[in-house]
Order: sequence, then structure tokens, then C-alpha cells
Amino acid sequence: MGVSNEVPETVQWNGKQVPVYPMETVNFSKILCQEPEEVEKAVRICQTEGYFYIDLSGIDGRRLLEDQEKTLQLMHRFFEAPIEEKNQYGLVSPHLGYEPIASRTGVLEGTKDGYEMIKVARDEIQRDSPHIPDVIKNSGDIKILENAIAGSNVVTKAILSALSTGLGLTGASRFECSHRNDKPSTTTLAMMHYIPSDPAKDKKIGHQKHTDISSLTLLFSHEWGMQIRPPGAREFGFVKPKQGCAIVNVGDSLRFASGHTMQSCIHRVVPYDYAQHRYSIAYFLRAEDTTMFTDPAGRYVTAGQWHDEKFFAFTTDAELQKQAPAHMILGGMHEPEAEEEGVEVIAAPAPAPAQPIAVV
Ligand SMILES: O=C(O)CCC(=O)C(=O)O
Ligand SMILES: [Fe+2]
Repeated sequence: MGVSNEVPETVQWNGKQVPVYPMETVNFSKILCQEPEEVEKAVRICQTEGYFYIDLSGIDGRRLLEDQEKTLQLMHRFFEAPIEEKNQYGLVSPHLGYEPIASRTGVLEGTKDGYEMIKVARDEIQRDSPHIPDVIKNSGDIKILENAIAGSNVVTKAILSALSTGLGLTGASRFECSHRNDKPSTTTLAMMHYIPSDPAKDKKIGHQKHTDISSLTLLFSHEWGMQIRPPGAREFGFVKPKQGCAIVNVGDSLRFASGHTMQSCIHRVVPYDYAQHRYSIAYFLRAEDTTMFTDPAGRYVTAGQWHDEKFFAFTTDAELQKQAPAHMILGGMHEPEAEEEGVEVIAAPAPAPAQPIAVV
């Protein structure tokens, strides 16, 4: 089934009408029971769109919503702390530690990003003395982070399992078998704070366009700002935060593991209300480091290598990033030409060079 081009709603933003794209909703309680209709629906959505709301408002999911509210309070305390305290360990590895504002390319040409972020890896929180800044490391904090990670793991694993079932995968070919809980991976909880910014004058703005490295991303935010570009769509549009729901994105690893039949969701973040602070929590469920995939260039790579290369492309300066193969930032997803990006027209990605960019 194709993606509908109908956009039922628009909002006035940055001097023009911008679409608000519809998103289907998958019910978590039904997925937990692997109800065939819901499983089929999840598979169809992943193959055609690559994003959906997951309804967590039932008894099985709402404790996770409560965990996220507690995580939000912890984030406020963390982001209000002095920079030396937030940066106590720096960025220990790409999926663990603190990244200050302007560490990456921003959403507009010539800008840096407009968010700071603290990441707590799933593997790390289970160590005796995890690298977590002291400001959020008392026993209550650790429990909150642990609950947020464990709850997000249950939700994303249930979805992954439903997708395996829906595709008729059995035994070792099921997706869960490359996402085992006790095997090393870059799976992580990323907590982000976007600063207020005005696209007309500020130079630290939003979050650049990309697809996620992950297999599945579970995203929580109360504020507007997330924009997606549905497969084949000519422009970015907003997605509405929906009460009782999180957003699920298909990322590159699942796209690759599905033989490139699932859609990786192209998205970015822009300041919706220029005066507003925005907070988001993303759980990136990633494949075991040693999982092998064929990437969009036909290379046989490990999940760990794809992660490191793409992270390097995200954080390198804008000029070098343009030299990265276009398939790196967008996971092999294609965009229609002459796109209108919704903030200003940004040059189409440079043609892919013959060689992939260096591995960090
Ligand atoms: O902040 C958001 O809503 C999205 C963040 C995001 O896309 C990411 O961290 O990969
Ligand atoms: Fe993302």
C-alpha cells in the first residue's frame, strides 16, 4: 500500500503554511499479545512509512509514561547544572556521555545544532560504577534511569518481536536474535534539551536532517519541533505530540536487516516556538555490535562500524559532511529533487564520492 499524499492539516510556521503529517497509531497492549491484526498493521507501516505512534496509555504501558515524566524532572535538574558538572566525563564514547550545544551540524545551512544531550548507555547503567555525572547519580536517579531504559527496552523488543512474527521469521533469523540483552551494543537513552532559537538570526538551531542509526527509536517529547519527511514527500512537515503515546521510528539497522524493505524515517528538529525550550527523550534500540548488514553501498559491515561511521558523519564539520555519501546520513532513503526544506531551500546532497568516509 502506498503512502497517502493527503495532508489533512497545516500550521503557520516561519512565514508559511507547513504540513502536519498524519501518523498511524499502534496499540502496545495488542502488540504485547501479538494480536495478528496489530502485528500486520505494524509491519505494513514499517514497510510504507517507517514511523508510528505507539499508544502506551493502557495498563501495560502507562508506567513507562510515568518513568518518562520522572526522567524529565531529572533532565531539568541536570541541564540547569553548571557546564563543568554536566561535562564531568565529557563524551566517553559516541553513545555515552555529554555533548554540549553546537557539537554537530545544525538544521540550517551554516549553523551548528541547538541542543545539548546526555546519553546513558544500556550496557553502562548495568556496571558497578557507571560513567554518569554526579549531579544525576544518586541512588534515586540511577533507579529512574534504569526504569526508563528497562521499560523502553520492553516496548521496543515487543515491537521487534511482532515485526519478526509478521514477516514470518523463525529461529535465529528473528530480529530479536541480533538484539540480545546480554550482548554488547550501542543501545542508549539520549536525553536532549533544545535551546530557544530564531531561524532568522541565530546560528545554533535544531537537529540536522537524518535517519537514525538504530533499529527502532522510541521518542518522547511534549513539545512540537519534530519534523518528518514521509517517503516520497516533497517537504518536511511537523508531527503532533500525542497524549499517551510515544513516537516509534524505524532506523537504518532494521531497514538493512529487513533487506532494505522497511523505511528509515527521515526527520529533523526545528524550533517551532522560537522562545521555547524543548526536551526530548530517545531510546535507541541498536543491534549487537557484531551483527552484519549489507549497507546501501553494498558493503558488508557490522552494526558497530555503521554506528561509528555515521556518528563521525554527524559530528564532522559541514563541508566534510557534504563529502560523505548521501546514503550515510539518510540510510539509503531517497528524497525527491529540488526539495523545499521548510525553513529555507538547502542545497541537495552532494553526489556520493567513490569511497566511503573514514572510520573513526
Ligand atoms: O529531539 C527529537 O525529537 C529527535 C531527536 C533525534 O532525532 C535523534 O536524537 O536522533
Ligand atoms: Fe533521530
